Amino acid sequence: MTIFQFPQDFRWGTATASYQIEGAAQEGGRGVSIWDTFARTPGKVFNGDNGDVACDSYHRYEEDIELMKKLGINTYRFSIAWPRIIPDGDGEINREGLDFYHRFVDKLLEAGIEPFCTLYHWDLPQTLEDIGGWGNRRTVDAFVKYAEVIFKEFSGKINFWLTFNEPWCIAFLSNLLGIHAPGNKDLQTSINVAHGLLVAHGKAVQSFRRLGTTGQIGIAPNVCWAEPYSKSPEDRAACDRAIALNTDWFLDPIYKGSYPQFMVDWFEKAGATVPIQEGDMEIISQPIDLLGINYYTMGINRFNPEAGALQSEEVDMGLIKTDIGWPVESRGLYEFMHYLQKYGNVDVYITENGACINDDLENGKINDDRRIAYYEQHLAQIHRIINDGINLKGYMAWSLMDNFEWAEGYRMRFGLVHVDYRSLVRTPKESFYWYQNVIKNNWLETRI
Ligand SMILES: N=NNCCOCCOc1ccc(-c2cn(C[C@@H]3NC[C@@H](O)[C@H]3O)nn2)cc1
Repeated sequence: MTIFQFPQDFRWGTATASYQIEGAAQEGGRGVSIWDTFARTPGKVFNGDNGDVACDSYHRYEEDIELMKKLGINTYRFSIAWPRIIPDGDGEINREGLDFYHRFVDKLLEAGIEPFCTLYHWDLPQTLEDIGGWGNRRTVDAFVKYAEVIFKEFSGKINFWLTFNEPWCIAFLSNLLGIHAPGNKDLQTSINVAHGLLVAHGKAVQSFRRLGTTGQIGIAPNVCWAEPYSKSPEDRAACDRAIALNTDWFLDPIYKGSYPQFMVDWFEKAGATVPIQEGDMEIISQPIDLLGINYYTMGINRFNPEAGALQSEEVDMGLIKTDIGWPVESRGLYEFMHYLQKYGNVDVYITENGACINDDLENGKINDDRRIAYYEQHLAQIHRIINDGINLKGYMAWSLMDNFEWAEGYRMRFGLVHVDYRSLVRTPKESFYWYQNVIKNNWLETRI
């Protein structure tokens, strides 16, 4: 057995997102989001599931906060639904929406839990998608207006901010692969979306500073760590492209003020260019205070000219997989965090990490040992990373509770707490109690 002691000020938390847990989709003045539309489009979401009810956290947030208190977390990452704040995306402010989040945040603070707020976790107002979404500068300006409303309302209550969750998913999963909303399948569109959200990020950071908003602000890319299947230069390059599209494509503009040239060249060969306007890169590269990193798995990749826009293919190496099919391999988190050092030893929070394990209730318990094993491996890597002197400041497990897992609907379960979607009864899993113990001790006790 090994004991891994964490720093005294290390933040322990969990994460969720508005569309995935709130429900009340037609309540409180909320407007329609692209996920309401996408989920109602036949064939897009498993079983035709949607976020109309979800976990009903809009009405049950006090119960959820009681669970957080029981778990012992000191930090809770959530997202604000833009369609609750400005229902048509760019018009009147909905006071009822702001009041909901004030009640929620006040309850969190009362419980001694630090709110960690994501401004955009994929629920774009449909009216803005109707005019071209993030590829239209009007959407960029509407986001800044929305962000400024939130900064003014919650400065002093919220001190940890993220502009965007998983920009690769927003741009490429949703507009090149078409797997998430709005479901476009076009390379130029996806590059326009990526650039638009980066400009929106930079402008929001400028507003954050100008308004003197309390706290720190950053962005949360998701990681695609990949190692080459062979020693061939082609396989190495295929991995570089896969990693770069999730990370460098967004963090080079933010930290260096320019896109990674090898990727710009790669896309130009495919006939796609970045729609940079005068001053964009200066706006995008506003200094930020922190990075959120979302890590789930890693791949062994090889070159395949038939394998999509990146010509990079993941090889199934027969590793143990979670129930969503992702290999369990915590090594990629350690390797990636060292890769990230090229941007400097910036403050990093793991804003998502977790396992899709679809165990169900058995005699009133959920014995999700596989999820415990996943967390054990990944927290051991977290300790290695901190031990190497990297500024990893906190960890948020994805997710507090089972919720709407996008195109997979409700069949895929990432929660530490089981949700019965008929009764909405919450039941802490064995992993909840395991994580509770890690938090209480502020150390990890491995079984090996
Ligand atoms: N990478 N290359 N893929 C090539 C082809 O992939 C096909 C499928 O792709 C993906 C990739 C990534 C995801 C994903 C899901 N989550 C979990 C959510 N994170 C934010 C939070 O809301 C969680 O629900 N994180 N990532 C889904 C599908």
